[in-house]
Amino acid sequence: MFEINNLSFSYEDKNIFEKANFSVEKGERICLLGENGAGKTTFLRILSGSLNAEMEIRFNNNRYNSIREIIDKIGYVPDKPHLYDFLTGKENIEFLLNIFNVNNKWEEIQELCRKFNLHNDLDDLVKNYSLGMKHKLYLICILVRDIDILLLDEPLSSLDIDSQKIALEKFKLFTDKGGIIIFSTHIESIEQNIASTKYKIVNKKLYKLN
Ligand SMILES: Nc1ncnc2c1ncn2[C@@H]1O[C@H](COP(=O)(O)OP(=O)(O)OP(=O)(O)O)[C@@H](O)[C@H]1O
Repeated sequence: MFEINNLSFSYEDKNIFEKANFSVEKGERICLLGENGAGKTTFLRILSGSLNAEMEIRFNNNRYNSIREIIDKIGYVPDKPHLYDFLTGKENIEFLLNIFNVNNKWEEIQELCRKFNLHNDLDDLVKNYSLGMKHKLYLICILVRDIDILLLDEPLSSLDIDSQKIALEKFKLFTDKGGIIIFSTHIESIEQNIASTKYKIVNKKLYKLN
């Protein structure tokens, strides 16, 4: 179980969360809903450790003071993946795997690149990639990590239909093995295809909808 209690966060004087609570069981796929500006990306960035917030964290029956303490169990695919334009796809993969401390996964990476139809683009500079190609490259690097929690900001929205199906299969496989997915979307079909549970952000709090 992954539980966040009494979450409070502000950007300077703009209060985004005030004593908000959230909890998710193993194997759940949580869709975060809320109006533009409600705080979905902010919540994902807090859970990814990119933003510091005041909160109580419980994970697998242990208490933690900071997300940093469980950071190697969390993977985050932002809506605009951070890649180096003047490195090739392959060089970006090598760079990310090095940061994530992932070894001996090159065969799995190549297999995923083939599935996502990226295998012929790996020697091209990322500056020539489309947004969907960048998303897929980053997602592949996260999928080979040994993580328990997968955070996805607007997943699938830039992916072509075949790639969406592959990604969906991978997401379901991940949660079938007990992984947790927390994602945001405004697209109803994506919400319906992925979500097992929904949370809505309203007035600085998180409410479970089902
Ligand atoms: N770096 C920042 N500095 C100051 N305010 C910010 C920053 N990033 C986001 N905000 C503000 O925080 C609020 C929540 O933004 P956030 O991007 O989390 O919303 P969201 O629910 O993901 O929105 P959307 O559906 O439009 O993607 C917004 O009012 C936004 O203007």
